[in-house]
Amino acid sequence: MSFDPSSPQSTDLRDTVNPLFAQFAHPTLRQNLVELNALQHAVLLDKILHIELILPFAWPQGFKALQAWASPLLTEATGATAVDWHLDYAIATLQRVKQLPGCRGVKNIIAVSSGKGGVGKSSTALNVALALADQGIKVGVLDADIYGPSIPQMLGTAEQRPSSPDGKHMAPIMSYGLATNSIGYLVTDDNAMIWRGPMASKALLQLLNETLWPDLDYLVVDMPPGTGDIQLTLAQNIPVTGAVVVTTPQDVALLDARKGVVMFNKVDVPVLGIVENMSVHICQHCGHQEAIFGHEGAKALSEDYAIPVLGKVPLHIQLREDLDAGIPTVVRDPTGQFSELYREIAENIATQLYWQGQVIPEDISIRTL
Ligand SMILES: Nc1ncnc2c1ncn2[C@@H]1O[C@H](COP(=O)(O)OP(=O)(O)OP(=O)(O)O)[C@@H](O)[C@H]1O
Repeated sequence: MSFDPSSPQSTDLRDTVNPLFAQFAHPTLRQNLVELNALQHAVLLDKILHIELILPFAWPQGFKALQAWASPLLTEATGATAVDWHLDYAIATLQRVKQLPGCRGVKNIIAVSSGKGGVGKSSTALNVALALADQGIKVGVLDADIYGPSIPQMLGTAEQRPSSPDGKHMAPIMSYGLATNSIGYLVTDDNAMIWRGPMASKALLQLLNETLWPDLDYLVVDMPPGTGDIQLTLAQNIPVTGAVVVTTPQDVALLDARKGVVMFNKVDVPVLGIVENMSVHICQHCGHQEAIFGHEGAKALSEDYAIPVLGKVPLHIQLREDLDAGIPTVVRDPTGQFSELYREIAENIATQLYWQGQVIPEDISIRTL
């Protein structure tokens, strides 16, 4: 906080600000900011209006929209010369599938899956996780993609190995503010590819439960692609809060994405929505856009199952090059257009998660190992 709300020179203006905030509408809000009890302080001090908000979900783009809309109205209503904005998060813990007990230290688990391999599931999971972490939110990534654990490569941490401080558990590998663990750190040859279903599921659940996650608001799990036994076992046994399905607009990918949605529905995991990756190709030279994998595929899927499209990411060489270099785009170019896109997707995921779920008190939500 950059001001002292108890200073005798300051004036509490919450009664002026809240009625204005009640009028602010945004696609991510199902309750308004007053109903969310968001405003903590509205203090006028030396002609500066200091606003402090607290929200239970990541809200970077909504906050930007609020500032643009409200700043001129607030200066006019309060006589302030400028508004000093602060947004803090107290991320809510939400009910998990089948009311499973949570994983120690982890508030919410988001499973990122795809019916088909190679559609950009890992790149989406990672850039979304980084976009959340960029907000000061505590985020982890578990790379459970047994068929192609690519997260270590994408983070430039492929040579590292998790240490074990107590000989039983693993310390996560920290990278760009994320706590990460990956099957790729542990299995360095192609053996994992031929693990049978039960073996693979057991290894992945162990990886989740035996990592010493620091306190996390969100743990993003990069699931193995497909809708077979491994995926079904994981979906049933990981205390997931919600799932995101990544697809390209191509018919074959959509068909598999559909199977993914059906699978999650079957095991009662809420599907938060679909991310359409490689939606259009953007030429790096002239900016020309071409829908090489087809048009509006995710939209049809979203309409059929009444789930939102959380965002569309174009196919662009920069995204691939950044991942190959181990510096994902959200880190390399945080103010660029692709980072904006990932922030928007991250916000859509976080808000969907909140609105579809039921908040649970934290003390009963955490299981000790
Ligand atoms: N929008 C994009 N633009 C350009 N390249 C992309 C994009 N999305 C993903 N890629 C690239 O495509 C390749 C596959 O992406 P990624 O590994 O994320 O897919 P996946 O669905 O997780 O694959 P797998 O099923 O093998 O785990 C990677 O080289 C990645 O850098």
